[in-house]
Order: sequence, then structure tokens, then C-alpha cells
Amino acid sequence: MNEQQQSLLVQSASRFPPPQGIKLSYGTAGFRADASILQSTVFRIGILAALRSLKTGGAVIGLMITASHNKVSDNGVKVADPAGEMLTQDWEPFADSVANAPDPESLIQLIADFAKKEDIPLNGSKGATVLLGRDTRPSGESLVEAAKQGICSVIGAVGIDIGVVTTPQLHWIVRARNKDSKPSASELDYFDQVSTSFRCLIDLIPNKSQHGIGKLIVDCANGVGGEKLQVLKQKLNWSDVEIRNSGEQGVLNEQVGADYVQKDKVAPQGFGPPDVGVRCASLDGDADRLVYFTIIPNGNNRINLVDGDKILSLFALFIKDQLSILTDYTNEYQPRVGVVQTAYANGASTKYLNQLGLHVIFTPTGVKYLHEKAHEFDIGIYFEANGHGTILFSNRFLRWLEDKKSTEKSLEKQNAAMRLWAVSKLINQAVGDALSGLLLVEAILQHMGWSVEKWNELYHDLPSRQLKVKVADRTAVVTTNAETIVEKPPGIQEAITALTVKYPQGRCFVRPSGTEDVVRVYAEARTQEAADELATSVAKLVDQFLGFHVGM
Ligand SMILES: CC(=O)N[C@H]1[C@@H](OP(=O)(O)O)O[C@H](CO)[C@@H](O)[C@@H]1O
Ligand SMILES: [Mg+2]
Repeated sequence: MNEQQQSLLVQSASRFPPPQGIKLSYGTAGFRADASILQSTVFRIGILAALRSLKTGGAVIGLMITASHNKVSDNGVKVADPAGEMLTQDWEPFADSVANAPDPESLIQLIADFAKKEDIPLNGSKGATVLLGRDTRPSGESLVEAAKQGICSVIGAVGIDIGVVTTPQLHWIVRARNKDSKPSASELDYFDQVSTSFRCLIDLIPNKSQHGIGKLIVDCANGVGGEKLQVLKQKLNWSDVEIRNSGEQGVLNEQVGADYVQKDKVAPQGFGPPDVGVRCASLDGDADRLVYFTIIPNGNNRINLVDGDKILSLFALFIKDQLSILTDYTNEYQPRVGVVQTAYANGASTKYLNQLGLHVIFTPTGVKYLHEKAHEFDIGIYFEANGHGTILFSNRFLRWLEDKKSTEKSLEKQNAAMRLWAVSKLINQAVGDALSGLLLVEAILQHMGWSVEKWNELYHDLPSRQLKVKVADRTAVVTTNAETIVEKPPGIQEAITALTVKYPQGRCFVRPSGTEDVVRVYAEARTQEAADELATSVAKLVDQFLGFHVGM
């Protein structure tokens, strides 16, 4: 590192002292904490993003300020790599040490050592670009400013602020600028592409007139999804959609949004008895998660939840149908379809997907793991139960499809190829995206002529319960086997298994959260009472093994 670079970093870093006595970690989805302590972290991740751009030959890197479904006073920061995907896991330890370096001197030493090891040109000879986006949190603007300061303290680096966007939009734009050779790709291109491909899917529906599926109401978590869905609604001239909790009045994520709806299995605020019988959906605070639901008549706000597993099943079924129109066993090339889930996937969904003849794989929680796995297939479909997921298409498959679109003689096959092509354009290739996911669900339901109830009947969820336990040190829990088995502390797994076997169709696991200071407990069983009981008794176990009384 030359002297000019060094003094620039010293000067700017001293304006962003790290919070005392707090250790932050990059976690499942970047850094998240109370917004008031994040200035220094975000500044430093701005530096990291600029270094990442330098390392990747000047590719555009994304930096998103969001804490997704967390409360409004929290915020966070995460980095998108050139293909719009999550920051490579190899850099996470560096992100941790950069965020936690106690003073400017140690920070600069870390950067110098890392730049040397990674062969990053830190002499101003190369340019770097970081695209900055934020959700609607009030703390967003000043954190974007901190990130810009970080970026600008790397010579040759520029930060481009694209304002308030959904997390998936930022990832999409980063990808488009690098991969699709559209250096000026913007939010407008995103809206154009998703709306055009959605229209294409609708135009390809056979016997369209028979397929009206009625109104949709979308809960936008009082977040960024509200204004963006409004744009799509106008663009598509879509009169059958009603946007609620758009953020004009209520508080972000407060008793609204996909996380609340999925975890508590209740209707969000602003929904009630008049909505019984209507198809409803919920996005989360930064619009990268999507779930559907219907309100149970006289059910005291309870809902029938149509979660990420069911969205995955619907997508898998549609893709499989289209592929079976397009190919038969005589085809030389048989596209490999893979489905990726986590331990949180309802057991009934996995059984259903297996029955469809699909290859199901499990990874640890966190979309970075699912996404990576899905890439191993020609068509990789992944979803977390909470509604984050997408479908990835390999280049080889897309080239094959391109050829099929133009050479297929049969109109039926041509249409199937066109549909799959439109899906690949509609569904976000960088990350899970609630808006494009919502449009795909709507297009498929219309295609099938299905009500949300019919969709929900694909299989019946096993009753489940999720609990959180506050413990003294959640890092004491070490898991293996896609987080289904606890290795440490010793003895706890045996105790969990002993409880689980008592319940018919029982399944239970615990893992430390990557986004909250808790250990999560998940239990599934034949009845709701049994699932609740199992979860509660395992939560007690966790408390016995790891609670605050331990070692005190
Ligand atoms: C049970 C659950 O929903 N966990 C969520 C949650 O992670 P935890 O590590 O469980 O806190 O937030 C992640 C980021 O949004 C998401 O990927 C994940 O699925
Ligand atoms: Mg989110």
C-alpha cells in the first residue's frame, strides 16, 4: 500500500470509531445490529466492497443497507458479488476482522496484509465501482453515506448510490451490469424485464378466458416492496391486485410482513374477516421473501399458510410439466433438475417433491448455501420455508432452450420452450426475489386455473413449531449434517433424540441463529399439540445445557 493510500485510510477511519465492547459477525446475511452502532461497520464494509471490485478486475460490486425483517431500529449491510450473488464465503473472515479491528492502525494493517495476500492492486492503478442501495429504514441514508466514505477511501474507487431499492433489485442490477453486459442497467430495466416476461407467460396460457383466478391482496410489510409493487401494478395494468401495508402509514415489520406471517401463522395487521376467501401474499421488509396465505373463517386471525416449500413445489411442478412436454427419453440431452431445501422445510414437502421424482438436497440455513447447491444443476430450484428462493438456469440449458424455441416444429413444444425461457427471464438469477416470485406464482396459478386452496392441497403440512431460546453463548452450539445434528455441547443430541422418538412422525433440531442472538428450536410431529410439546421440551433442554445459569 502506498503512502497516499495509507494516509487516506487513516484519516477517514479515525472519523468512524468502532463501538466499544461489541463483536459483530458477518452471519447468515451480512452484519445486522441496532442501527446506532453500525456507522463504523458500514464504513469498513464500504472499503471491503471497493477491494472486492479491485480484486474482480473492476467488476461492479453491490452494497445493500438493510436488516430485512428485523425491527425498524435495526439495520445491516451485505455485499453482492459480480454475478449478483452473495459475497464469496472466502471473504467472510476478512469481513469479520475488518469490522472488529479495534483502531485505524490495526484496520490498515489488516487491509494491507489482505491486499498483499489476495494480490489486490492498492496503488490507484485500477478503478473500482460499488453500487449502493438501501431499504426504507430511516437510518439508511446516513449509513449509505458512511459506506460511501469507506469506498472513497480506496484510491480509484467510486460509489454509485441508486437510492431505495429492494435487496433483489440491487443484486439484479449488479448482475446485469457485469454478466449481461449492460453497464448502465437500472431499476427501469428490472421492471421492464420482469413485466415483459410475466406478460409472455400470460400470453402463452391455453384457453385463457377460462382461467380467471380473482383478486390478490399483498401485505408489503410497510417496506420497500410497497412502492415497487405499485410500479409493477401500473406497468402491468393489473387491476386485480390490492397493495396493503405499503409503508405510507404503519411501522416497518411491526406485526406485518412475511417473517411475522410465516413464524406466527397469523394474518398481518390490516387484514381481517372481510378478506376471508381472498388470495393473500406477504413480502418481507426488503422484499426478498414471499409467502401466501388465506384467512381462516372465524379463525381469530389464524391463517392457512402457503409457505416457501409450497411455492417451491408449485414451481417444481410447472417446470417438470413444461420439461416433459419438451423432452422424452430419446433426447440426447436430459436437463438435470435439482431441488434444494433446508432442515426447516416441512417434511411433507420433501415427501411430495420426492414423489414427483425430483432430486432433493439439503444444505445449512442461509441462501448462500442453497444458491451454491442449486448452481450444480441445469435447473436448480431452491427455497427456504420462510419464502426466500429462486430458480437458477445453467447456460447450457439456456442455449439448448434457445435452440428449441426456434427449431421445434410442434407448436406445443415451442410454447413449452417459450414458457421456460420466460421463467428464466422473470425469476431473479441472482437471489430470491419476492416481486418476481409473486409474478411467477400468479402466472402459474393462472396457467393451471388453480385457486390458492387448490394449490395448498398439493400436500398437507405436518404440524410444526419454532421457538427461540436466549442462551449465554450461542456459538457453543455446533451442528453437522445440514444442521440436523448437534455435535456440541456433548450429550444434548442424545437427549433431543430421546424426546423426539416419543412422537409419531416427530422431527426436531436446534441450531444457533446467524441473525439473532438466540438458539432456534424446530419441531414437527403428527399433531400440533405434539409439535408444540416437543418444541417446548427441547427448548427447556437447550436452556438446561446452555442457559445463563451455566457456569455461573
Ligand atoms: C429459521 C429462519 O427463518 N432463519 C432465517 C434467518 O436466519 P437465522 O440464521 O435462522 O437467524 O434469517 C436468514 C436471513 O434472512 C434466513 O436465510 C434464514 O432462513
Ligand atoms: Mg429479507
